[in-house]
Amino acid sequence: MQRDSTTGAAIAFEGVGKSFTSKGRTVTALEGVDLAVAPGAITGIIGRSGAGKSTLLRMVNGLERPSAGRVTVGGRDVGTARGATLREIRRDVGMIFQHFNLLSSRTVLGNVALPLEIAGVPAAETARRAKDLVERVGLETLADRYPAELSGGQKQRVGIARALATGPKVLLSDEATSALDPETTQTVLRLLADINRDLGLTILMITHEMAVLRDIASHVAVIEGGRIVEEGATYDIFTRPAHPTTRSFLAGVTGVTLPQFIAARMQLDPPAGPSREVIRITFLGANATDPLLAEMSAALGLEVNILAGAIEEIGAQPFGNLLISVAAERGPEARHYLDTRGQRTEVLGYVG
Ligand SMILES: Nc1ncnc2c1ncn2[C@@H]1O[C@H](COP(=O)(O)OP(=O)(O)OP(=O)(O)O)[C@@H](O)[C@H]1O
Repeated sequence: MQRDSTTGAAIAFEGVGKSFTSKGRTVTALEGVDLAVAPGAITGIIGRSGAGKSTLLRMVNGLERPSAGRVTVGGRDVGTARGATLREIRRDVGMIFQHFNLLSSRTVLGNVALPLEIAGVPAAETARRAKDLVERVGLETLADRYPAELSGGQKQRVGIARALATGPKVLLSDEATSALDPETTQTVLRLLADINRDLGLTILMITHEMAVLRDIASHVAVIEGGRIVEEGATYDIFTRPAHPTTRSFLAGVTGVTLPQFIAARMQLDPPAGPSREVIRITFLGANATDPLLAEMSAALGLEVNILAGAIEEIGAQPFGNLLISVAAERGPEARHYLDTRGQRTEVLGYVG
């Protein structure tokens, strides 16, 4: 797609701010947001409720206009676009929603055909394209059903087909899998990944679930209080989160939990008397730790207890989480050893 002349991005936010004033009260929804969405990539924005995700997304198709800064799609300024220019930008930007937003009075085929009818595409071509899109999302046997006769996952497939009807270059996803069960979420995410790959579509998605981004996004931005607090490649964000908000989003998603008998006894400060320091090691590459722990044990003359561990994948890249304990007074030495060999360590607490 056409790229922004300054950043090379499919979508660019440059110093974007947005405030709302109602009943004499001003709410700042976004402040100083800079973000470049790479063409053909899947970029995820994660944040808690009220962080500003929807406001950010709605600026891309001109549903909101920035109070400060600039939002461009394919190099075109959305905030100042009007009339035909805005309509042209909107044709390039499809959107899918958490609650699907289908017309209950229209069949699957009728819902998918709607944007084409509105755009004045001739009836025969509309029928052909709608049928192709319904097949593309695997709903050919359900084309004549009404939304009330579909499952959530099937409804979202209709939403995706409808969003693709005008041949957009960008797809916006507003919590598209939040209303779906985990298994259906996976099938919808796979469909989005296929579409991204096959059509070279740029996808910008907002979510409050880190697992969704792990499974599909190549790039992640974390938003809090209207500001982007951290962004980067998904693998880096998952393996080296820098901001506390990112870490708290990751807490339930990555890695491993402590065995209950240890978690119950854990405290944040070392107790009086002998105790053990519990350390989380995030390691990159599936085979990285075994020799390293053995080497550390030999080099430092240190007894290492392995408490829990798991290896996960982001894209095709493995990374692991390992929970170990060492004698508390040897903790700093052990962490220094691991840190200097490129592993990320974090003290979780102490067990007396
Ligand atoms: N039209 C509006 N008028 C006034 N305040 C608004 C308006 N739209 C959003 N806000 C406020 O802006 C802030 C950001 O809202 P936004 O909907 O973008 O957050 P969000 O991260 O999408 O939240 P959620 O996950 O709950 O949808 C909130 O404080 C919200 O109350």
